Amino acid sequence: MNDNRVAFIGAGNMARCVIAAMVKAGYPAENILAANRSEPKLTALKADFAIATSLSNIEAARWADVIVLAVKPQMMQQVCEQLLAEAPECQEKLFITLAAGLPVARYEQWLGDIRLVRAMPNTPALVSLGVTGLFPSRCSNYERAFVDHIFSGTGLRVWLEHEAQINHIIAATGSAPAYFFYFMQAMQQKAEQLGFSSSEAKAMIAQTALGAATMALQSDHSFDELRQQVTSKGGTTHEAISSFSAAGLEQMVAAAMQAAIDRAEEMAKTL
Ligand SMILES: NC(=O)C1=CN([C@@H]2O[C@H](COP(=O)(O)OP(=O)(O)OC[C@H]3O[C@@H](n4cnc5c(N)ncnc54)[C@H](OP(=O)(O)O)[C@@H]3O)[C@@H](O)[C@H]2O)C=CC1
Ligand SMILES: O=C(O)[C@@H]1CCC=N1
Repeated sequence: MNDNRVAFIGAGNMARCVIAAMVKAGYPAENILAANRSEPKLTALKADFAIATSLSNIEAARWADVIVLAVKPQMMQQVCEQLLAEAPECQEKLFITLAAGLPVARYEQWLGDIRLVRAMPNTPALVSLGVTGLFPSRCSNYERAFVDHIFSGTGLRVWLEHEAQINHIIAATGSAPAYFFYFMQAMQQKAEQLGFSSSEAKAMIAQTALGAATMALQSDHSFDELRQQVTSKGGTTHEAISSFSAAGLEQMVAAAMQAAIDRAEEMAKTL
């Protein structure tokens, strides 16, 4: 499976995370290429992972067996229409798109009846602790297995039965690293006000988050049970949790996740 040539079109944050995971998992660097409209990110990717690079999307698409579309959703129509116009043979290749919002039907408008997998990774793919949602359209079993293989280094893969679930996984995992970073940022600010240095506070809070997430993954206990274990009757944690609860944390989180879904649905209609 490592013989297939995989070209990323768009070499930004998410492409870097997936490329890093592929290389770490043993995918041959000579079979990975990144194309970008500007040079700096390509230079860094070449230096870090020894992959091939190009400033031409068309050259990249012609070279590849598998084309990974990794530009922002707002750029996607232009990129796809240029591919169809200048390299129509690409229609026969397998496409993977990382873009939020855009449904399969939109790619079919721009590229024809292509074989496509919508992938929704998240940035912890960079450290092989990501979650990637995957939804296939018109793919063979081999192609599905191949896509699973190239995302295997990113962490957990979740194959979805219905395309609408991609928007749900955006809310639950794709966007979610930012929720945790935001929460940790707020904790860091308060810890600094209490006198910890910025670096001490960051290390303490990230370690606590890592410990809590590791416990949750390794334990059969629910999140609720793990929380109860920390919460002594009449103690400090109870007061902190009551404060979150009084401020409506659960409703706030549900509303934020729904806002992410609503935005993905809006993008599907407007882009
Ligand atoms: N970031 C995340 O956590 C996640 C992102 N995604 C999806 O991944 C996709 C990429 O997002 P992300 O990596 O964050 O975005 P970035 O802005 O970091 O990367 C986009 C890249 O595309 C390049 N680009 C723009 N236009 C073109 C073009 N016409 N031809 C070639 N390259 C081009 C940009 O180049 P330049 O450097 O010149 O600007 C940039 O390097 C999006 O569709 C997003 O929805 C999905 C899951 C999670
Ligand atoms: O914010 C976004 O639109 C992308 C998709 C999921 C994470 N980042």
